[in-house]
Amino acid sequence: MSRYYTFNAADAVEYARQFAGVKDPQSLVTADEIGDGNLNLVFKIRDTAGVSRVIVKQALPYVRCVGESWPLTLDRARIEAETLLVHGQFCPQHTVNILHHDAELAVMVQEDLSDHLIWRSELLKGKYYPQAASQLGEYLAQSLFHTSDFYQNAQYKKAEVSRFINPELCQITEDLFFTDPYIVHERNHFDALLQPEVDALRADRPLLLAVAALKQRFLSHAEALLHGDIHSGSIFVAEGKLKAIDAEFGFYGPMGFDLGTAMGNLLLNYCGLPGLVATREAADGREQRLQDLRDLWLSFRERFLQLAADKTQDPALAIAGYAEYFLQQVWHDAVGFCGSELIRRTIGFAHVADLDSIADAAMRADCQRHALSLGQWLIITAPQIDDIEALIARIRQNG
Ligand SMILES: Nc1ncnc2c1ncn2[C@@H]1O[C@H](COP(=O)(O)OP(=O)(O)O)[C@@H](O)[C@H]1O
Ligand SMILES: CSC[C@H]1O[C@H](OP(=O)(O)O)[C@H](O)[C@@H]1O
Repeated sequence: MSRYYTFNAADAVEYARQFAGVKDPQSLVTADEIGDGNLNLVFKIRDTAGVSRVIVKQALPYVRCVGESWPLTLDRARIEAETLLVHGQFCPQHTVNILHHDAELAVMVQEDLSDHLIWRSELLKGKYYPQAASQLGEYLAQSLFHTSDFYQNAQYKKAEVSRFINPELCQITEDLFFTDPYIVHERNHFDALLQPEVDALRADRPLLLAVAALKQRFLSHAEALLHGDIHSGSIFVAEGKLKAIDAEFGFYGPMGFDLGTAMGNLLLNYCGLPGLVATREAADGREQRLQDLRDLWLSFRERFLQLAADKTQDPALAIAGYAEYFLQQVWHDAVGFCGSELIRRTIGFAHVADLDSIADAAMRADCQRHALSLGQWLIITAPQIDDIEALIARIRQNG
């Protein structure tokens, strides 16, 4: 018999008193449910002075934004907590701290990041965090290198692959990224203005073949313990600081998926900026997003290569030049996955405010068309885009 029950605010306070590890537990008195993601409950626990002190996050046995008609495994809370604990071991400065978790109750207590802001909200306002993209590259390099075959003992890694088998959440990604947008499916939604572009996309055979190859890589390349959903809404920023949260889609997959998801969200903002802020600000913002893209990839690549030179354990993988060769494949994967993020966030199930919050319908449709055409182009030409400067040059040409 499971001990699981869905928490209310009082349960969340009581849980935090027992397990947050604060020195004055009785001073924790109220909880506000602040969840705005698609899946879970998130309680902010406050003390008698009204100061928010810790976060209690609990999975529901279904997808929150849909309801009980879409049941979903509670094991996602264990996967989230354990992924963040592993990533926190290798990159504590950029990973939210997990203070406690309980797999049966599908609950965890997290460090409260209320002194940070969600990166997507800041990008929507045109606020620039010049260090954020490099810090994200650092987080991805540390977490992906240290969970890969470069660093982990082969038998240990296989046990870890098994610990992080996450079939239900992976299936969501498999469907929402690589299948639904390319067929008629009830989960998709988009403005009727986009129907001609959507029809053309679904009839584009080279695109569908390239998407099939991306899906196959997602399904079968257990390269490292991914975050699995590292979009700008899963990242907290403050001046000079960055922390990743929300790793319930974690599993051993292709490294390029995490990089591509992060790059895709920078480009979704790039596409939306003309509809979000004034013309001059949009031009500056776009330059900043391209710089973010460059910083993200270059900081990831540089740190990964340094870690590979200093810490590769496997004697065959340590041969000079192999890490560079491997990263070239990661790069091509990342460009393709980036394109699939652009498309699925524009016409699939889960959209983003960078496009959908644009008030003017014609402008919104223009920005969405841009995201679709850029996504299509990235997926098809990924194998020919050799480096970050070539990518940036082509994005500029694309408008
Ligand atoms: N550690 C935290 N500190 C402060 N606020 C948080 C924290 N974790 C989540 N939140 C808030 O809760 C929201 C939803 O959290 P998230 O983990 O994205 O939920 P979901 O798993 O449902 O997507 C975030 O957008 C953020 O506003
Ligand atoms: C049915 S889950 C849809 C979508 O939601 C997740 O994002 P988040 O919970 O962080 O908002 C993830 O991107 C899934 O693809």
